[in-house]
Amino acid sequence: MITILNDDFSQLNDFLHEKSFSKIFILVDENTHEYCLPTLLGNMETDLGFEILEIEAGEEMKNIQTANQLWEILTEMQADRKALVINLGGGVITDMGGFVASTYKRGIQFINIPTTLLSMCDASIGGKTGIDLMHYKNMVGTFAFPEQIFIFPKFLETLPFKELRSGFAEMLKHGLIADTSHWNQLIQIQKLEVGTVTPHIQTSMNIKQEVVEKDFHESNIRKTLNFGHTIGHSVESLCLQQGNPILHGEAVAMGMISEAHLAYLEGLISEDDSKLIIENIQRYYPYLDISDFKDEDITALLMNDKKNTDSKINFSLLTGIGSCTYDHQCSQKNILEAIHFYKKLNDL
Ligand SMILES: NC(=O)c1ccc[n+]([C@@H]2O[C@H](COP(=O)([O-])OP(=O)(O)OC[C@H]3O[C@@H](n4cnc5c(N)ncnc54)[C@H](O)[C@@H]3O)[C@@H](O)[C@H]2O)c1
Ligand SMILES: O=C(O)C(=O)C[C@@H](O)[C@H](O)[C@H](O)COP(=O)(O)O
Ligand SMILES: [Zn+2]
Repeated sequence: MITILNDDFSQLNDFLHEKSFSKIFILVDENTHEYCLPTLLGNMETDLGFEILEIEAGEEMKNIQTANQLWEILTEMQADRKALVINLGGGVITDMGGFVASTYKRGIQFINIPTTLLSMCDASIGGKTGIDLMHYKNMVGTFAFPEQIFIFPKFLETLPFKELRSGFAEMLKHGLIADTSHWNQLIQIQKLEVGTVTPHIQTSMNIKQEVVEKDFHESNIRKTLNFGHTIGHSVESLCLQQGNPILHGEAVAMGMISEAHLAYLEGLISEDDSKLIIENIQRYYPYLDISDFKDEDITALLMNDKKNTDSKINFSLLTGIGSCTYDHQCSQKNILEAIHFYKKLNDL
């Protein structure tokens, strides 16, 4: 269940009173510790004891070493099966905290309080938890629903612009795969800022939630939420491997451009639609220089995509603006052409 908190955290406090938790563990990173934790603690009313668990910020922390440290701390602090983990942060915190909670003592309860646009509209919803393995994205994880999701949009006021723009990519994705009018409304936005994106958060969340309700374990329609992620995750992983990480939404924006062109090459959308999609994404996202990335390095990563079956790459591709298919296998020639198309975009 998702609850939007306005100025008052009473629904969170009611939740904490109604359930008989033994103790609370609040997971933060250094930034959400500074910018979001004071608001949470100032509004949280509970007799339960709590501990703060802090990790460094960034995707590089979403790994087994951090998970191990958190499992050890929970053990040292004698967290029992009635303990509650509160994930206060962006997608790194909700993915990592959800993974740690859903595996510790075979699973303790957790709630998500997302603090980035990306985690409000996407990562905190749907119960995909996980960590990266080597540089491969989200390779180890669980499907585990948070008990509750509490959204406090005012947290966005301290979010850096690049992070806001990163989250906006997933909102555009939601419009493109499922809701033409959401896409049309989003592309009306001239200047990305908290005031212009906040009115669209609820619609974007609803799109994600509706898809997840139909297919929690990603057997079918949930794969559409991975549009832009097949190529996007490969590029994100390569950047991570090179010690030069990019933001998830930046990778998704790049991936959506490349995969929109791929959908055109595969005859799924018209050239006009693919151009319209690409031009609009380019309005918000600067060109990502992948000219040094070798085709074979990108395609090697594609071969490990989680959607693959029988050594075949299964793409989730648009069939129009507002509709998406999945398990679509493309010719190798078109895959390479879609990657080259992106590489050459800067020359046009
Ligand atoms: N599970 C899912 O369904 C799902 C969906 C989309 C993305 N993801 C994952 O989410 C991650 C990306 O999430 P993200 O973009 O939120 O990144 P993030 O968690 O790294 O947060 C981005 C940055 O903003 C800072 N920050 C967070 N809230 C802030 C605030 N209110 N004010 C100031 N600074 C703040 C963080 O400390 C961090 O530096 C990726 O690992 C991605 O794979 C998961
Ligand atoms: O919730 C989903 O399903 C998604 O695909 C949402 C994506 O935005 C998100 O990045 C997700 O983590 C990608 O899934 P993965 O299974 O490829 O890691
Ligand atoms: Zn994503």
